[in-house]
Formats: sequence, structure tokens, C-alpha cells
Amino acid sequence: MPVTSEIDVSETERPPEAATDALPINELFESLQGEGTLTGVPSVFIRTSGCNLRCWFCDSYHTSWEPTHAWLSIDEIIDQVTDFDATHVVLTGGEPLIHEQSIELIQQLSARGYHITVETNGTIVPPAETPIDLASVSPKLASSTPTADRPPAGGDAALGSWADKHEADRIDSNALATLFDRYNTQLKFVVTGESDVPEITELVSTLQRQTETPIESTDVLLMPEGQTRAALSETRRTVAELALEHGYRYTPRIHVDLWNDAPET
Ligand SMILES: C[S@@+](CC[C@H](N)C(=O)[O-])C[C@H]1O[C@@H](n2cnc3c(N)ncnc32)[C@H](O)[C@@H]1O
Ligand SMILES: Nc1nc2[nH]cc(C(=O)O)c2c(=O)[nH]1
Ligand code: SF4
Ligand SMILES: [Mg+2]
Repeated sequence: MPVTSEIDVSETERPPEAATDALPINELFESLQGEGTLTGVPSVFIRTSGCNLRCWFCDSYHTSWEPTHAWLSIDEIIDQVTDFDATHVVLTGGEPLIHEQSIELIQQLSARGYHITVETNGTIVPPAETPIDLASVSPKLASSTPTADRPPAGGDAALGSWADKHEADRIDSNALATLFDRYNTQLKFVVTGESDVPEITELVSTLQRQTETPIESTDVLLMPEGQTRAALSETRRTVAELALEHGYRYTPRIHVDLWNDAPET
């Protein structure tokens, strides 16, 4: 059931009428996993609203810059998930781990046998026993920081004080190392061009010193920046060639190739 346009509120504070275990849900749909090591796997996507960062390029503008959502209880979410046939669930956002109710949702879905991927920016570590099958971690590079020259889709009026806050909070290497040690993890970088590579190499080296689990270059995925087919066609070849040159994996964004920027895909 589409929930995208049902309720439009400008913040993610829980209204008094919402259940205590409710989550702000921007959309809930079935699609093919479009990114990363599970690309092509039929999956139910649960997109929470609200984020602790503000990437200028965010392809889910209505979960970050202008959060839009309905409040659904965990039972309501699970009812909707079980209406689909997929065995894989992708919990995404926004930043799903800013909501403590996401943990209960993950536990309940896992107990029902679902394979759980969490798409996260890697700044928040969930409680130790949270049953995540794939931590799809996308650390945010300097090129993600919004500025007056690089404003979000809503223009620089939306920028407010986010340039400084985003820049200060986008990387927490302790959090990234803990996630990597605890979960089966892919590090999926959004790449805008060659100038992003030194920061990726440096961050991967830093994390290799911090983690107990060895980080292989094949755990590192380069994903082209682009919300639309037209934008991706500008970046993907460069990013694929950078992956080849540096021994990292390349991941396409097949949902963008297939459905462009349509909601619920
Ligand atoms: C909308 S985010 C939600 C999860 C989490 N907040 C994060 O950033 O990882 C889902 C995925 O889309 C990626 N993404 C967002 N905007 C993008 C863009 N313009 N081009 C390529 N990937 C993008 C993110 O890096 C992340 O891997
Ligand atoms: N098909 C499809 N695959 C995806 N993989 C990660 C997504 C996300 O927004 O987190 C996403 C998405 O929005 N759609
Ligand atoms: S961290 Fe994720 S949801 Fe938040 S602004 Fe960046 S891409 Fe969007
Ligand atoms: Mg997406």
C-alpha cells in the first residue's frame, strides 16, 4: 500500500495518537534490490522518514530535507510486508537507525524468517544483538556535504545550518568499524568523480587499522551518484573505471536504469 502522500507533516515527532511502537514511514513497496551485493533480489522496502544527515544529492528528499510520512505501528508494517511474496526485507530511509522502534521491527521480521538488509549512513550503531543479515553501509564523503554552490533539490533556502552539521557528523570511524566487525557488511560509497577516491582510500585504511575483521577491497563498492538515468549516464562509466583501477567493486543502480526516479521502485 502506498503511504507516500497520505500524510504530510514537516517533522518526525510522534503525534499523541500514534502507537508507541509506531515508525514514520515514507513508503513501503516491493521491488528488486537495485544496489550492492544483493542486486536483483526481490525485496520489500520499508522506508522510514527522518535523517541525521543532509546529503545535497539525497535521492529520498522527502525523508531528509522535507520529511513526509504516515505513522505505522510495527504490526501494521509487518502486515503490509507479509502481503508481498519476497523473503528479503530492506529497511532504509532516511536513516532507519535514528528510530529505536526500528530495532524491534528488525527483531520481529527476523523472527519470521526474513533476510534483513539495513541501508544506513554508518553513523549509528544498533544494539549488539540486532539481527541484521547485511549491513549496507554508505559512509558519506566530503562531496556529499551541502553548500550554497551545491544546494539540495529544494534550493539553498532549505540549507539552513546543515552544511556544518552534516560535515561534522558524516563520518564516525568507530561506528563504522563496530558495524563492520559485528555484521556482514558492504561499504557502499556514492561517488561523484575521481576526486572522491583519496578520501575513500584513506577511510578504508583507517578502518582496516580499527577493525578486527579484515576488510577486503571487494567489501568496498563504488556506486555512481545519480538520481535519474540522465544523471547516472554522466557518472557511471567514470565510477566503473575507478573501481577497476583501484580493485574495488562497482555497483550499478538497476532500479534507476529500470524505473528512473519513480517513487516506490
Ligand atoms: C536514501 S539512502 C537511505 C539510507 C541511509 N540514509 C544512507 O544514506 O545510506 C539509500 C541509499 O541511496 C544512496 N543514495 C542517496 N542518494 C543518492 C544519489 N543521488 N546517487 C546515488 N546513491 C544515492 C545512499 O548512499 C544509500 O546507499
Ligand atoms: N530498488 C531499489 N533498491 C534500493 N536499494 C537501496 C535503496 C534505498 O533507497 O535504500 C533502494 C531503492 O530505493 N530501490
Ligand atoms: S544520509 Fe541517506 S537519507 Fe540521509 S540525506 Fe544522506 S542519502 Fe539521504
Ligand atoms: Mg533509493
